[in-house]
Amino acid sequence: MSQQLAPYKADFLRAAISGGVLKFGSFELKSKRISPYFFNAGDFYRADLLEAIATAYAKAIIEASSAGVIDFDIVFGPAYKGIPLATAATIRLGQLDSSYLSKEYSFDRKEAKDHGEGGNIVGAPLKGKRVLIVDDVITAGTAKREAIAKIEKEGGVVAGIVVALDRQEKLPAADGDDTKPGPSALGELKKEYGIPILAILTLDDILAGVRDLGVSEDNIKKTEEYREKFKATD
Ligand SMILES: O=P(O)(O)OC[C@H]1O[C@H](OP(=O)(O)OP(=O)(O)O)[C@H](O)[C@@H]1O
Ligand SMILES: O=C(O)c1cc(=O)[nH]c(=O)[nH]1
Repeated sequence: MSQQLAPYKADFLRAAISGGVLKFGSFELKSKRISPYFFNAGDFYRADLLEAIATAYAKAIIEASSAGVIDFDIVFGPAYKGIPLATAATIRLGQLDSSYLSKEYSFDRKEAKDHGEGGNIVGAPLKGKRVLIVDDVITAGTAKREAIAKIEKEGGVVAGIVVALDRQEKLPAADGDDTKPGPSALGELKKEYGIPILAILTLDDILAGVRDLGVSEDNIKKTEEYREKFKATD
């Protein structure tokens, strides 16, 4: 296990590997890139695994709040995989520190509901509130831009983003030529919106730690080659 990782991050990486959340093979991403590894947060479906990821988010959020990096009222989980993550993280925040018991949660629907309460936000109303987005992975930042637009449309103020994994990839090139160097999706979002973005783990953390956790040399090599091809310049 990598020596530099904070204990809660190392625990989280161990849970992701033992729970089969971090997979190796061939996966098409939202960005259309073909990746030899995939972090499927939908696989944190057992109580102990859900607790592990909720704990990691809550500790990252408490650490950043204590350092004055983030300040928020509502934890927001983008549909779909962000929903259980944000909900579980909100519960865990209150369990770990009672000063977080007044924090609220909210999430969006991918399609607006046209009956009952209607609309496309479920949970705490966002108007005038500082909203912290909790999501699984950042690759190209597309889903985060969509979530920011929805929150702002509801009158919320985005206070920051926390993801479980930063894949440290460059933005897809506008002309489709992915061979050119480019800035990171995370860095560009930070600059564009002036918000803090935290990641519990990065691809570098994973590659530094997985050898000790039984991942094969072949899978490590393919993932290192992918990192080389798509890594951001910053
Ligand atoms: O860096 P990004 O461009 O945001 O891409 C990564 C996102 O894409 C996927 O979500 P998706 O929109 O497919 O929704 P899901 O939660 O329903 O899987 C994934 O869960 C990440 O959140
Ligand atoms: O970029 C994506 O679509 C993506 C990557 C990943 O590792 N996990 C995931 O759920 N989505």
